[in-house]
Amino acid sequence: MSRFPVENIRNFSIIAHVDHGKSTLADRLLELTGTIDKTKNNKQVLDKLQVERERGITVKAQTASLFHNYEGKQYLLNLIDTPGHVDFSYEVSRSLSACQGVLLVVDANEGIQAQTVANFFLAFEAQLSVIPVINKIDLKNADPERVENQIEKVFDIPSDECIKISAKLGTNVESVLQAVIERIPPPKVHRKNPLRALVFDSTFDHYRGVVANVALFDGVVSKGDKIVSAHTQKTYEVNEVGVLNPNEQPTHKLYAGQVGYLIAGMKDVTEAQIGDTLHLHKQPVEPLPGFKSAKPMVFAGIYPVDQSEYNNLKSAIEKLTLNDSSVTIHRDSSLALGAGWRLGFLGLLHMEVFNQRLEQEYNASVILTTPTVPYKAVLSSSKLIKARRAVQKNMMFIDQNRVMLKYLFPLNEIVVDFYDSLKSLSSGYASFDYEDAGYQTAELVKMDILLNGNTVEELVTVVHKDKAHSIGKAMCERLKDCLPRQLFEIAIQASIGSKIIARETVKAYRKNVLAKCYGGDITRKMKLLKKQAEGKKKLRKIGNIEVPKDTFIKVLKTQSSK
Ligand SMILES: Nc1nc2c(ncn2[C@@H]2O[C@H](COP(=O)(O)OP(=O)(O)OP(=O)(O)O)[C@@H](O)[C@H]2O)c(=O)[nH]1
Repeated sequence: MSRFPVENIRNFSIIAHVDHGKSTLADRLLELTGTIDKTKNNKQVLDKLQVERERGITVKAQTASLFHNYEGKQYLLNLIDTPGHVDFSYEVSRSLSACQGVLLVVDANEGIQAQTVANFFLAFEAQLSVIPVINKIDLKNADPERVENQIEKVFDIPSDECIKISAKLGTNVESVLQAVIERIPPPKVHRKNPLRALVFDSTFDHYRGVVANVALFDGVVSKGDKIVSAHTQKTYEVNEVGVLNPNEQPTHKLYAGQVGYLIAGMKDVTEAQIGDTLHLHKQPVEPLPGFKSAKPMVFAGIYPVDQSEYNNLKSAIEKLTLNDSSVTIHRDSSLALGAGWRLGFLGLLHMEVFNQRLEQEYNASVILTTPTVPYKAVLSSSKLIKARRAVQKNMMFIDQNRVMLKYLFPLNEIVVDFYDSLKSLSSGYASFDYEDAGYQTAELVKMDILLNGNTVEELVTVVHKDKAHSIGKAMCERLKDCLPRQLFEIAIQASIGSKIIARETVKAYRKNVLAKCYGGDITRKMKLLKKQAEGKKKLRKIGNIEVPKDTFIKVLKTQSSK
């Protein structure tokens, strides 16, 4: 790594609105620099998580070091691909702390969208160089000139600075590499100073413990060095350092200005805080500013399906929150569900992805309770907006066809399905982003859902007084559809205090798993009964009523669409 003096290093992120082509551009840059072989199968190579592959979205920022020869000099380009969806913007802001510049990718057909604006300002505030890249020029409806004008108008970047490419076909992607080298400054660092490394991300590896992603602001770190965490003051020996290329490649040393990974025998997830500064033993340094903690928007209770799984789930949640530090955790307990936690997420997609990662990466099965919110803001389409108690704050025309509207919304009106409704009402054209606008007074009531008179804690919700009736009715109807019929009649009721505002009834039914076994082999009967008993583990008992765990999520989803 000593081959790369600071002036031959460029650290940059790719930022954009969701689906504008960041990961595809990253693929082409990896191919062009020979980091990966050029094959037709390279599709979003940096999206390594199963959840990312299944959903086709990036949820985790990923780093890759590229080696590139330009005008006779060998350069080290550290690229960080970031997520585009608003729920993961915390990943973007952290990634930018390791960079001096960004590629701001804009779709040549869709033009500037909400997260384009939000991500631009993150980069602008961090005083990074911004290179606008207009992508998908191969599309039939592409209009790169219109997008250039938008970029000039909204971001004040001269249109001749835009690079027009097709990441899919690879058209003009070399100009992007050239611009990275010529327009992004090298990092301002000092190799002669004592080590100062920022932990900007970390993951937990079952065998090796914590793997920290570090950006070196000063000094050098080598395998075998004794380092100290400024946060915990604990000392460790460095077992491995290296670069991500895009997979881990040990290098023995990392120098100031470089970005890579470091393993130092941290076995406990509390030891490697994202935002921590690492320095050499007996050479303390002023810690780097670290990161503002993320502000959760949606809170939900999380409980093991079976209390005997509590400790396993605890360890799974700790390891996953190490990798996703925007989730906040507080211990919680419920009479009905036992011991668990109250987690804070940045949005509902974030909550779903976290739940899916727990299941896929840690084999954990959980009950998630109804999400609840504090309060929050932004965007368009008047009918939709009036129905959601919004107040307009600002309006700006981006060009003849596009307008940016700012609204103040109660957060609980937008958190679940506002995005979907907005997309369908605007035929996919509108996009939105939000930021916290603080708490405000409102006429809210607590609504209970009862099954044969027993409150279902997971479904207790705070709703606006004017919407209580319609939401209560919808939840009762949905519960009726989701609840399996049981041996007795079930009354489903919504109530505010002692006042019942909606009711549905599920008729009695008897399920006999042995019905088809006429006499015969006892082992077969035992097998069926055992299977039934296992199925019941996934059920939650309220009074004597058995409720499948996904019922809560199904019911909750309708709740907000009313
Ligand atoms: N026609 C065309 N399609 C493209 C181009 N670049 C990307 N796409 C397609 O656009 C879609 C989104 O691309 P991604 O690279 O996953 O976008 P992204 O910005 O990384 O998405 P997120 O990480 O989820 O925000 C994929 O279906 C790509 O194949 C392009 O230059 N032309």
